Amino acid sequence: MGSGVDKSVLRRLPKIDLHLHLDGSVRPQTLLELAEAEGLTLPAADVDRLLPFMRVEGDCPSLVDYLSKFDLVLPAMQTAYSLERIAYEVVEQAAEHNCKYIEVRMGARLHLQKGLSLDEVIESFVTGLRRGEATYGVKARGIIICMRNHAPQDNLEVIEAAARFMERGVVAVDLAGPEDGFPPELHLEVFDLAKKHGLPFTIHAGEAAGADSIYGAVVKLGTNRIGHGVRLKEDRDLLERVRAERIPLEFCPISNIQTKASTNWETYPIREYFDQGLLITVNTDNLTVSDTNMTKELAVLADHFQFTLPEMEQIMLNSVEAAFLEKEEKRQLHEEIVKSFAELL
Ligand SMILES: O=c1[nH]cnc2c1ncn2[C@H]1C[C@H](O)[C@@H](CO)O1
Ligand SMILES: [Zn+2]
Repeated sequence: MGSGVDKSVLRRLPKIDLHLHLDGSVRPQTLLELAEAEGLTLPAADVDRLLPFMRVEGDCPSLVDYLSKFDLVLPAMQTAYSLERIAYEVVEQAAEHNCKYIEVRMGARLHLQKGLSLDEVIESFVTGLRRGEATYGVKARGIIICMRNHAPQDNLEVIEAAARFMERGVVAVDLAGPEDGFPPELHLEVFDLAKKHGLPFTIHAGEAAGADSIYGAVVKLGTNRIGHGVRLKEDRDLLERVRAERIPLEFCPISNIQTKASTNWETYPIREYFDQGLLITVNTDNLTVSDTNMTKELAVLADHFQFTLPEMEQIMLNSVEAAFLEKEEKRQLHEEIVKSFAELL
């Protein structure tokens, strides 16, 4: 199978990654150095032996199992230095795949273990993104995550902190973490507060739970975008609403198979949704945990779903439409994507 796309061109295509977790994208070498400097114990002392602990290897039974991979890196992400550095290096990794724009997300409350305040955590994160943008020319913005297994009261504080950074690199908020047993409605008040602040949001839904979770995110919370949304076809009326309202779906193909949002490529609905006119975007989720990058994600589109280069361009233009950017910034990004594709095709 294949779409006849010349693979060597994929790396050079201009790209946008809208769904990219900071803690899932830590370089193994960086983790080794941070652990050494901070006296933390790791299960291995070199990159090759550490990697299997940082990424999903082979079969991963579920999202919960996938999420257990984050336990290893979080102890090394508790200082201003580590957060700034890891954010910078995520931009660096995006530049290696010719990303023009990325939205990096992080769960601010996961980084309070050594005494940083929420504001210090977010400040370090956006400082790293800004330094990465200045060095590599990849426009980089931040999304602050509320965890669905945290108390709504705690998430209200996250929204307040995110709102204080709206002019300093934070463009939106999110809800992530274990989906089963934690429906979006638990955090209704949290996202009402985001609306009051004029902060747009995206909600992880339809990954480990079914269409009910997407219904909660879209109808009850009024989400601007859906993180994954793979299982949307379980509710045809909802799918039609998502299509009509042009609510973007942040697909992350390699991660979606690993977490069992779909059991295999044959049942993965990306081609079906794209052809039905849903606003599909393609993203990485977690560079290290999923062992991926934007070039690999596009290769999946070519190999398993026969996406052509013009269709990949459409996917990137969908991401421009979905981006949490101002109108004029989107216009410029759109122009840049069209121009770069024209030069390569
Ligand atoms: O794909 C995901 N679904 C739900 N939650 C996720 C996913 N990838 C990462 N997370 C969680 C685990 C991280 O610690 C947290 C913040 O990035 O977000
Ligand atoms: Zn995610």
